Amino acid sequence: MQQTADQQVHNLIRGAGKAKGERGRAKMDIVESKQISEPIKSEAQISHLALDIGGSLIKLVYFSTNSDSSSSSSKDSVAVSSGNEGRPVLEGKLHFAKFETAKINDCIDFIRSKQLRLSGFQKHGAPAGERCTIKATGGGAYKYADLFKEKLGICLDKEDEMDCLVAGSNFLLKAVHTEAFTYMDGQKEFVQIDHDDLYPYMLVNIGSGVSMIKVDGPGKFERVSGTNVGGGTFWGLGRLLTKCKSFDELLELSHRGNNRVIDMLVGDIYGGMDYTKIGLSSTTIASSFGKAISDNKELEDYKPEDISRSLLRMISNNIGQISYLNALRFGLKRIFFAGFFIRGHAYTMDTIAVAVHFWSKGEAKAMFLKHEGFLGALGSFMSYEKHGFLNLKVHQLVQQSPVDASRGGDKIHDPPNGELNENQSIDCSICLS
Ligand SMILES: Nc1ncnc2c1ncn2[C@@H]1O[C@H](COP(=O)(O)OP(=O)(O)OP(=O)(O)O)[C@@H](O)[C@H]1O
Ligand SMILES: CC(C)(CO)[C@@H](O)C(=O)NCCC(=O)O
Repeated sequence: MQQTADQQVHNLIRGAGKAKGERGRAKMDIVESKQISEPIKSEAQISHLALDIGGSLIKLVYFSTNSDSSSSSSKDSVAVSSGNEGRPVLEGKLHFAKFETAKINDCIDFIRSKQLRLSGFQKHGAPAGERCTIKATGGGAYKYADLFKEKLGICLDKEDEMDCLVAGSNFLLKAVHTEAFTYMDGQKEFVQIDHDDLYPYMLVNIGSGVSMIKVDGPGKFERVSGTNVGGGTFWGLGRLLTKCKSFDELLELSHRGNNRVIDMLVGDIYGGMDYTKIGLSSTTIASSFGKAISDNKELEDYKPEDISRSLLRMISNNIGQISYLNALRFGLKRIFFAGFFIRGHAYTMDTIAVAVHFWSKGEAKAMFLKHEGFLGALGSFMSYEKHGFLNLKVHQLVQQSPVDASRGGDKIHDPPNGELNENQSIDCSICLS
């Protein structure tokens, strides 16, 4: 039976369509990310929640309509673009949120309070208790499957973590024209991505641990390396050494620290001189934390600020170096760094970029992503499309004109104090077909 546009919209939003083929298919038009921390209006309707449950953090992505967009009769909200054949378009946003995995109950309460559990899809023919299904990736999709079932009555439909990271990265690089940027000497510069010249590239996802993935095309990739010295190491060691109560506090401390108090520099070994013959200046770190062996000091004698800075430098530098060496193995010149370890933090990005620049002698480039920690969750969201529940099609292409990097909303941000649910929403529209 032919559905009215309103019925189709309702079904999409409530996840109440019947079987895969009968469901209204949708196409998404990313227009650009501008809003940060925009509250969802109460009348807005939410659909298609997807999760990435990692070792440290749970990431959520979901779509909400603008309050007036669910009516096909609203001229303002129903955009009919070429190829849509007059079908209704839902104007809305992709929202992003995150929670500490250790506080998974806060995430469950959030999903419950926003009625997000109704926003996945329903498995036709499944027993009543297993019908409500949400896409999820990350190790926690396995570990916490029973908890989600028990507390929310939802099944987690598991998607592979690496598939999702790559899908999320490809999507962002193509859809959001201010997504990728370089950061060097305090200068942020957006990188225009040529869609015809995106592949191959190296994706380095710095979460609790680090994955290094050579990406050759949509769905074509290989995880070529990884390291267990990642974001979890920084936060874990940092917490023990400084007694910080939150990740952001530890990061904040590093702003004020001086790593030379603890790190052993080339100059400390060479009596203040450079070791020019092998290209090392006196200020190069010869050994992270190396001064602590000879200072005859205890932990309490060091400032937490200095410890945090040395630790951040050690880990960022190491990741930058390993990433470059792997890029070199495959002749890759572009390395995109993502994951929540980065946190848009200037010193972290600077250290990684300097390491890549130094080891590659300026040949390779470190780039960073605005939606750094949400790649997996976005990939999980996009898998609704893969399974025929949502047909996402991006038709905002890269702007040809250079983007003004000095725009207010794009400045490198200091981490918001302990705020875990900040949104970096993306304006978009979903159109039914
Ligand atoms: N508020 C926070 N709480 C805890 N860690 C944070 C926070 N903000 C940033 N981080 C950093 O981000 C890292 C987690 O990043 P991310 O969410 O990308 O990975 P993950 O999915 O949890 O890990 P994995 O993929 O290895 O399972 C933490 O280990 C920590 O270094
Ligand atoms: C185990 C995963 C993939 C979980 O996200 C991640 O934490 C990771 O890539 N760790 C590094 C493991 C290694 O390659 O040594």
